[in-house]
Amino acid sequence: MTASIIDGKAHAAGLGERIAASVAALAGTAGTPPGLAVVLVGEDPASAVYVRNKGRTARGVGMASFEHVLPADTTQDALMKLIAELNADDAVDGILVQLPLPAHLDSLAVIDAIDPAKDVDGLHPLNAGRLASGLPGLVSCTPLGCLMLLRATRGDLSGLDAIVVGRSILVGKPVAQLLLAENCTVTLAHSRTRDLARKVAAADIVVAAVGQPEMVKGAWIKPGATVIDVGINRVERDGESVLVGDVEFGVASRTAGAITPVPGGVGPMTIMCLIHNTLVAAYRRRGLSVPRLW
Ligand SMILES: Nc1nc(=O)c2c([nH]1)NC[C@@H]1CN(c3ccc(C(=O)N[C@@H](CCC(=O)O)C(=O)O)cc3)C=[N+]21
Repeated sequence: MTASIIDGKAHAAGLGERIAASVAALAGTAGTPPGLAVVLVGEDPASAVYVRNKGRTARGVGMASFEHVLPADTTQDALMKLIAELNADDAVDGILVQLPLPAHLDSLAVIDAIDPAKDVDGLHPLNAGRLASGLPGLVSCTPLGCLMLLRATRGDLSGLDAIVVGRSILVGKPVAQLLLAENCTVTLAHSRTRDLARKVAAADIVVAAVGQPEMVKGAWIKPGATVIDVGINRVERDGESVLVGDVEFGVASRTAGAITPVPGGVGPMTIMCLIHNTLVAAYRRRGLSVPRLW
């Protein structure tokens, strides 16, 4: 069996078109377009690329984009002051602080200071708690993108056995919560998990988010399983720098039913989910009911 390749770029583009239509509708009724503020501290070139990409995608669907690039030696007080200003600014519906922050800054305190109604990254403890409690809130972008791809590929997920490899706050834990809410039976595996190969081999859905190149072996994958690869690892191969995921793609794609590539899988969905969350925040902040776009 050869897996079908889940085209994250195409899914993101389709979602982007539906978002653009809702942005236009909102601007028509409420006057102002949704606004996304992205905050970058320091000049890490990879982060600068992502921040520009986010701004470009926001403008592409008709949103306002506010980019704040602060020097690497920015103080905690200065950053907290900017967050307070963005919280108070009515033109800003979504706030994203690009992580990781330089080591001298307390990122938990920064995330805690963001108005939960504008926390389009879904990282504020209130939004994490809402997800765990099954209440409506804002869901982290990468986990939401994984869920959208799974629903588009498998339809109803009820009763399926899912394994999430990696328990990070950013991805693993929220993905597990989302799959549980979809009535999957969820195994949340991590670095201390025993006999990972056997557990992966029992799963209908595999979400790999460990940040280690090709750590999940292709031979472990159950025939017909759906594989979502969250990893983006830059490695040297035959003297060239290439991107690989957390799954051994070449082997896995011979057994899986469907699999996401890296690049072109989860990554493009992450950015479009940020834009999606900004739209959701904008509708809620205007007291309007949120259109369902996926
Ligand atoms: N507060 C916060 N929220 C984030 O969501 C966040 C963050 N900080 N810090 C950095 C990471 C990284 N991230 C990516 C988003 C899209 C791609 C993406 O679109 N990747 C492309 C190609 C990447 C390439 O070619 O280098 C792909 O997979 O096809 C990658 C990485 C969001 N992050």
